[in-house]
Parts: sequence; C-alpha cells; structure tokens
Amino acid sequence: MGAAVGIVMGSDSDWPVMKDAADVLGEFDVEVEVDVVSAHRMPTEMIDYGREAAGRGLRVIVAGAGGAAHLPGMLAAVTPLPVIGVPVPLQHLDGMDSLLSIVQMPAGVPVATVSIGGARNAGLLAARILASGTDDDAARLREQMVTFQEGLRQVAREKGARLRAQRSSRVGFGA
Ligand SMILES: Nc1c(C(=O)O)ncn1[C@@H]1O[C@H](COP(=O)(O)O)[C@@H](O)[C@H]1O
Repeated sequence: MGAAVGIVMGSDSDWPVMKDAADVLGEFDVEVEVDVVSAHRMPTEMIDYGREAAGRGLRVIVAGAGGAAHLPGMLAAVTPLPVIGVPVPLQHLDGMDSLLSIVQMPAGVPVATVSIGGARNAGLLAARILASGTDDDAARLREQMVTFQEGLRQVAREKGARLRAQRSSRVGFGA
C-alpha cells in the first residue's frame, strides 16, 4: 500500500521539527511520504501536490512551515483531505508568526493547527483521523491508540508517585 499521510514542509530546515510527526506515525506503522513543498517558492508544484494528494491515495496531510506560513492553508484550499498545520519556530518571533499565520484561516477552509513545534501531536492527530475509519486498519489503529493512551496514563501516575515519595521523605520545616 502507498503512503496514507503526506508530511510536507516549506523547507528542509523544518525537518528537525517535522521529523517528530514521521517518527510517531512510524510507531503506529502508518506509511508516510515526506517532501519539501513551498507555497511561496514553488507555488505551481504546491498546487499540484494538493490537487493530486487524494487521488494518489493520501488520506491526511501534515504541513509544517515557519514565518509567514501559508503552506498549510493553501494546501487546504485545493484538497478535500484534512490538513494539519504545524507552526515551526524560527530564530525570530519564536513561532508566534507561524502559529498566527496557520491558525487564522478564513471560514470554509479549515486547518487543524497544533502547538508551535507540535509535530508529534500532528502525527498523533493524523493517526486518530485514520483510526476513525471503518476498515480493518482503522480498527487496528484504534486499538493501538488505546494502548498508547494507557502508556501515557501509566507515566503520569508514576510522576505523581515520585512526587509524593519525594515530599514524604522530606522532614522538617516547609516539607
Ligand atoms: N513558510 C514557508 C513557506 C510557505 O508557507 O510556502 N515556504 C517556506 N517557508 C518557510 O521559510 C522558512 C525558512 O526557510 P529556509 O530555511 O529554506 O530559508 C522555513 O521555516 C519554511 O517553512
């Protein structure tokens, strides 16, 4: 089977952030494709990518960009697929510029925006979208997601236990 999720970014300089989306989807055995597609620097290829994505078998697009981040919104304008936008922090403005560029979409053109640098959550959201289907693969993904959530719960419980143990071992004033 071909890739179910397309992970694209405005530049290869976004990869250290965007890699987290590919990694977590790998943990869920979801096939991905990765590429650089820039709305600003290669507008015609970007439009082609968005227009052809569904026909090529992709089911979700994760798009990351920094600064004036038009890529996720422009892809959402030309594809019927769900688009998840990842604001990539650059040296200036800490990613707030990118966050606002991605999140403030006009009515009718939704982009599911994650936090600044939140590519791992973007990958997890893509997995959840795939898991909402009615096919066998969706059922497998749902099961895997429940196991993953159980792992999170376990880690949080251990954090609480550590904190409680730390406090109970302290004696004296201010403990
Ligand atoms: N925001 C966009 C778009 C776009 O939205 O089309 N294309 C490139 N970029 C961003 O420019 C930043 C700097 O890129 P370079 O490192 O290549 O100079 C990257 O974060 C990229 O996502």
